[in-house]
Amino acid sequence: MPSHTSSSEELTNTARNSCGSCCASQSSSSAENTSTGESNVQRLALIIDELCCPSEERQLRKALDDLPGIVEMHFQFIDRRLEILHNGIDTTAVFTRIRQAGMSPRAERDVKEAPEQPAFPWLKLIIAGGMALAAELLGWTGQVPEWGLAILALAAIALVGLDTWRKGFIAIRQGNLNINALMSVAVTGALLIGHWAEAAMVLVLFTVSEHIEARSLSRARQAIRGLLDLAPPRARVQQPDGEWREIDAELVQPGDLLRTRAGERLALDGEITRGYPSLDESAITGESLPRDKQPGDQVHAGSINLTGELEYRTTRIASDTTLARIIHAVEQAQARRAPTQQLIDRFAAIYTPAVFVLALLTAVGWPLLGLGPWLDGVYRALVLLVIACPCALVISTPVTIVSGLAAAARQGILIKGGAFLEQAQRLTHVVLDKTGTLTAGRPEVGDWQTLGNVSREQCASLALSLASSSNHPMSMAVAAHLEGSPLSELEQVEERSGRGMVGLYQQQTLWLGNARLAREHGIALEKAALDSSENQSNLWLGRGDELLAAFRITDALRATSQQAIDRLHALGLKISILSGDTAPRVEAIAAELGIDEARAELLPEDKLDYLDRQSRHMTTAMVGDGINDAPALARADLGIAMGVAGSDVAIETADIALMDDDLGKLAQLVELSRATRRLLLQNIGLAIGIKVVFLALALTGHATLWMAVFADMGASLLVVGNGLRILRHAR
Ligand SMILES: Nc1ncnc2c1ncn2[C@@H]1O[C@H](COP(=O)(O)OP(=O)(O)OP(=O)(O)O)[C@@H](O)[C@H]1O
Ligand SMILES: [Zn+2]
Repeated sequence: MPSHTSSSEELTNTARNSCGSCCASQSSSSAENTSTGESNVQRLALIIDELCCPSEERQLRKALDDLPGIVEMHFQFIDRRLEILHNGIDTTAVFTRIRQAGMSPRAERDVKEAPEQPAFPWLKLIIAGGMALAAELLGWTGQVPEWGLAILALAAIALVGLDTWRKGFIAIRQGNLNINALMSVAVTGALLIGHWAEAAMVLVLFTVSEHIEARSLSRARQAIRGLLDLAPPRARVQQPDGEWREIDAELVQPGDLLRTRAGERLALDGEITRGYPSLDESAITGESLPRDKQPGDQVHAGSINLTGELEYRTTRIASDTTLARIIHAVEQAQARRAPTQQLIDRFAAIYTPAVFVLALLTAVGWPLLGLGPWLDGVYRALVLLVIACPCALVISTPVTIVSGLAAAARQGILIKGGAFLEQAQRLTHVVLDKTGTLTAGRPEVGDWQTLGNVSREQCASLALSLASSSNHPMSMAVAAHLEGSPLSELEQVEERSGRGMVGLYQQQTLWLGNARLAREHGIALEKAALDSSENQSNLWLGRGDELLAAFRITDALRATSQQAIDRLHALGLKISILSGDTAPRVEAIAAELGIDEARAELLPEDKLDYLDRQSRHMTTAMVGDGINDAPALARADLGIAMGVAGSDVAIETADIALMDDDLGKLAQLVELSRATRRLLLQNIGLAIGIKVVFLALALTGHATLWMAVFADMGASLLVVGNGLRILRHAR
């Protein structure tokens, strides 16, 4: 096995093993899993090759439901993976029950070590296929007695079909109409009415196409695994004796010093201690232009060091890197079904029994209604049975959506569930936060002046004392500018959200904030010397109702904002800007960028009200940095955080996270979501279309059994291949 594969698997393992606690808390927050406690939930991951449709899911749920200790079960059809969250179960019992249901479970651990799929018995299939074909041809010549044909066909079936047959009858016994069940009934029926050759042919074709389908699915799987190959499994770490040695990335502790040569990928997240490298961070951000870094800068696992040697100090363990979180989130996303998928699953649950009943009616009704001999009716019924399998339809949706999620992740867009990918396509309105979203979010004090009769030195000291107890970017800008001034003794310093800072100084109220805060202290700023103008924001320092100083604060627009807005407009979206800042500044930005609507001087709760009103008649996305505006992101139909690489909170709270702060990714997201939508509809159309055609052909007696098998599997392959096309959207 090539080393990069094993590395990726190690990474998956660590990502999975280490996330026990975070998954438990994550699932407990989602509506469907309210019962999950935070306490020691364990996970058992199984690979079950037969797991392909919701019908198997139902079968397994029935088989396992009453086992004590199970908290919940997640089914991932593409991975053929069943994940059981539990607080202590009898693993042997799980295996036995799954086997009794006719399926073959393997622990995920074991699968990782063994090759993905057992070697395929091509030789057997070719021989069986030859015998089936021979039976068919000899049947035409009419030279061979019936029993000769029967022997050929039965031998072929014995060679390749017994497994399907066995599984089929186990499923039927449990009242489960899965594809094996349908095929087994169809083949048995064909044998009973003497269609020997066809019965054999159906089983041979079915086995071949099952195999091809499995291969296409494993391509979809690979697309996601491909993400994992991005962090090397080993890292060069400085030992206590000063030596450098390569060790497993998993063993590296935060605080260790790592060295990476030119051309190598970084194994962990950390902070540069030596070197001025140029890094390709595309694994994280999807942005392939190299970034220049310097000591003190953050670096991420998966980035490629393009120049010179680089040393960095790790800040996280391997399973906790941004890359590991991305991968984990994509895996989790698969388990949450998109609405379309749920709809299809529900449809499939009705479709199969309905066609089954139609087949029964045809078999019985045909001769009764005098439409033809009864054998004719039975044959048509058997063809219907084959058509009753909804596999193509059922598999097409998850393949398309997972491909979409993987394509997005490769572009640095982390989508936390298929539902959000679908939602993005419905967007009509994008609401942007100003600070940190449209602007760079690093405000600076341009200049400042005193307005009252308090000395400049004292004003500086008072402003610094207020500003330094806040994390708000505006306050931090003031604090940075005034650094070095002596601090004054303040009491009861507190932050007023959407306004600024307030404290007590020598029994008088001292405040530093925006015009709203000034107004609340009885100051009409119209008359003030320093008016807020278009290109800057102002912060005011006051004592009681006396204005002491004004700070002019600038926060440059991001270079990428204009282009991003234009692209969003080209996609037909309405764009609004929400801000707590003053109207002139916000309106100037809106005018400059061509934004449709500007809302200024909003308090945090005003922003929430605004979003509530919007989502009544539009599908609204709120875009912010994910830290200061987490409540707004949660309130919008779609909460999008940007620039989140390295910020766990933001990755966790948003529905969609953009790894870097390029707003252009918004347009990319909407385009990808629309493309996914188109493919989904195409696939559903294809799958249903083929079924309808064959339903008609079967009823009118134009379809043979093996044609139906061909069509069924052809449809599956077509939709899987079609779904995978979305991956081309990623580089
Ligand atoms: N701690 C603070 N220190 C100084 N000024 C503050 C503080 N908190 C709020 N303000 C003032 O209130 C305004 C609105 O603040 P708020 O935090 O609601 O919005 P924001 O996130 O800074 O800006 P935007 O809404 O444009 O993204 C700021 O522009 C600033 O003038
Ligand atoms: Zn199926």
